[in-house]
Amino acid sequence: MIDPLLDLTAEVRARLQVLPEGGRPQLLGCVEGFCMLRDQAGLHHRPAGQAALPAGPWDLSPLIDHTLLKAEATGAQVERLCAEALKHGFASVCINPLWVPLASSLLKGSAVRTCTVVGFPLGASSLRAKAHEAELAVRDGAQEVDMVLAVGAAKADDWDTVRRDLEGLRAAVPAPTVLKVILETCLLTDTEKTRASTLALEAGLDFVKTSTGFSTGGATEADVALMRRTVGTAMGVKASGGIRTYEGALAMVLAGATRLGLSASVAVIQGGAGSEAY
Ligand SMILES: O=C[C@H](O)COP(=O)(O)O
Repeated sequence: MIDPLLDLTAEVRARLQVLPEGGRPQLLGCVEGFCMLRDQAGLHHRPAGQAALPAGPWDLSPLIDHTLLKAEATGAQVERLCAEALKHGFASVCINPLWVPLASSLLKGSAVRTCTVVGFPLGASSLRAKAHEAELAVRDGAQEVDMVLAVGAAKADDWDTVRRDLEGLRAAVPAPTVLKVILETCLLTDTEKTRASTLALEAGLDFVKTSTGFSTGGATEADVALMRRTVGTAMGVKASGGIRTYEGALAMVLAGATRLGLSASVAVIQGGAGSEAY
């Protein structure tokens, strides 16, 4: 079971008890009026809101899915992605299914998880193909699966298909595999975002996620806040797509995101403008 406030497994929570020597203070999540911080004194809560928090910059590394999902990604780039994730203590690397065996072998024995995507980026594969793709990815070593919502079904008000898709994926990759659904928020109305988030909660998924990064329009604070209000503390919320700056990433966390999907992770944690996005 995932910690509702922080999306932390017990194993990750234990790892987070001690901040590494010289490590920067970390902001781990802000949900229902409280933020969880990690500093030299350990893990503790503070009231939410930037004004109530000690001044940053915070290290956001433990929240980041270090992401490379481009068609032209090579094995050498995946190797570099994994090395960066290990160096900076990111939550996971997020790669296409082709690269799962390579990433999971490089990350074996570390706290960095292997995350992949299913039905990506359109969400329009058959429900059976999505479920099977997820199953195979887990067999290959994936610990986290980010599926894309059946967006067209949602737009057509065919919520039964959306529900069957979510339930089918959950059945195909039960816990402890972490299962996220990408809503592709830029294509949905607020009513549709709320409905999809509610169905994901009912189907037992672990996270709702904003965007693939492939449609026009990525994560917004308003969408993250809406998704967080909808799922409460029962699920994680992952903000992804178009986050290129530290300030942008921090805004997502303050709005309720407990995971960040970034291809510009290294530049973002170093406070740069994200020019080194994959
Ligand atoms: O799932 C995550 C996204 O693909 C990342 O999008 P980005 O390349 O805009 O950071």
